[in-house]
Amino acid sequence: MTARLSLDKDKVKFVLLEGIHASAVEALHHDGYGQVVSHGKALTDADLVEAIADAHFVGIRSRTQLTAEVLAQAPKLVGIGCFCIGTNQVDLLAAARQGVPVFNAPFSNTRSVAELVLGEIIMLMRGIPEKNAILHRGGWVKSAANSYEVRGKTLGIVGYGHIGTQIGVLAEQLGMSVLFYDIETKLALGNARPTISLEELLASADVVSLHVPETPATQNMIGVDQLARMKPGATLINASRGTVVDIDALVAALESGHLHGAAIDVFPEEPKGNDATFVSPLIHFENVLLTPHIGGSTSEAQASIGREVAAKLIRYSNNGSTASAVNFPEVSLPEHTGKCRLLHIHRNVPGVLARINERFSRVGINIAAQFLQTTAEVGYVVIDVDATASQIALDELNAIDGTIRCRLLY
Ligand SMILES: NC(=O)C1=CN([C@@H]2O[C@H](COP(=O)(O)OP(=O)(O)OC[C@H]3O[C@@H](n4cnc5c(N)ncnc54)[C@H](O)[C@@H]3O)[C@@H](O)[C@H]2O)C=CC1
Ligand SMILES: O=C(O)CCC(=O)C(=O)O
Repeated sequence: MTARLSLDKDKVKFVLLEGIHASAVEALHHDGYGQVVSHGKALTDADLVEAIADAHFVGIRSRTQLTAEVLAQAPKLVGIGCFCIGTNQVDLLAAARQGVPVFNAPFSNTRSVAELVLGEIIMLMRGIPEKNAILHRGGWVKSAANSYEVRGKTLGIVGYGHIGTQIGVLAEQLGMSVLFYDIETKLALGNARPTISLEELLASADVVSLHVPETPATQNMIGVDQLARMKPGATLINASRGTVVDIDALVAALESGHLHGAAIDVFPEEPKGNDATFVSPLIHFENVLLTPHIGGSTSEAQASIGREVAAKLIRYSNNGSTASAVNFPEVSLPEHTGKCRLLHIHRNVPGVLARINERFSRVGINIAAQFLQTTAEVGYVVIDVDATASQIALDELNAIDGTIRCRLLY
């Protein structure tokens, strides 16, 4: 049997925002998807709504806010790709309720962030940001004051996940002792040691590096009290999310000289594109390394993320697999089996599967294969049937109470 897609590939529209790497476009084109619209920067408000109004797939990075309100105005949306690690910029529950799985690249830029942080630790401990600024002004201060080796110092990692563990391993190669704090029990790599509490870590570390996701619990996780607990002369690094650090509190800790320096890559408010102005009270401190949210911005990481997330969107579009979706029941499906495939996304209320099977049995549809997964909110059932039965099966599925979306794939 020839594969019959319910929607021709050249009618499927992908909208990619925020300068997503060309590797994603290449992968989509290579798979036969002709309609790929790319924008160089993040869009907001009416521009965003207009850009994605007729999109089947949307690709974003960290700056595009896909709120419930925005998503509700994208009725054709089938899937979302976050071409990054963080997915806090998407209302994941609203997307799931709309029947839209969200995919990301959970570790394609991990190494890039780890390398940046490692470099920053050395630069800050040596006081390089201030020395660099002095020379740029034509000055010359050759001094060992406030300049330290990292060897023998203690690095405290808050959030010991993919990035935190990589940094811990690399830092030990430089002779640092590594402490970490995480809300989950984690396997300690090398000689790293967990602390009982965040407070214990803050009081013991010479450098504190933050690698937690944006969640309600990490909002202003580092504020006045936490900064006060850090050792006098310690250094803070934040390459996680801007909301994790209370910037006013950080400014006060820098002004008082309590902190030796800081490196900040992420901010509570970030400019939407490269032509926008950056505003922050931190620009006045020469002992603060400021970077424009480029922890994961290396050629290697971006090319790899482009390929990885595009592959996940293509797989979902082509065969219905939701493996590694961050908000959706995960189903890993065999490739085309010569049958017709129907995707049924429904509210997870009791009895949906029974009703499907009862209806199919009543009209005499033989189910060749059936896959079901659920989350608390959403159920996802994939059914393979004979080609002759596909239209009746689609009608029966659409008639079931609780159906969010039903798609005949091929
Ligand atoms: N600056 C940049 O360009 C980039 C920033 N990121 C940010 O870094 C974050 C971390 O990335 P990964 O290490 O890949 O994530 P991950 O999910 O592998 O690790 C996060 C760790 O934080 C822990 N955690 C969560 N809430 C916590 C809390 N309240 N207190 C202590 N620990 C907590 C988790 O248990 C987990 O072990 C991402 O969520 C993203 O926001 C990621 C990539 C690039
Ligand atoms: O590169 C980006 O746009 C975002 C990187 C990031 O913060 C992430 O991967 O979570």
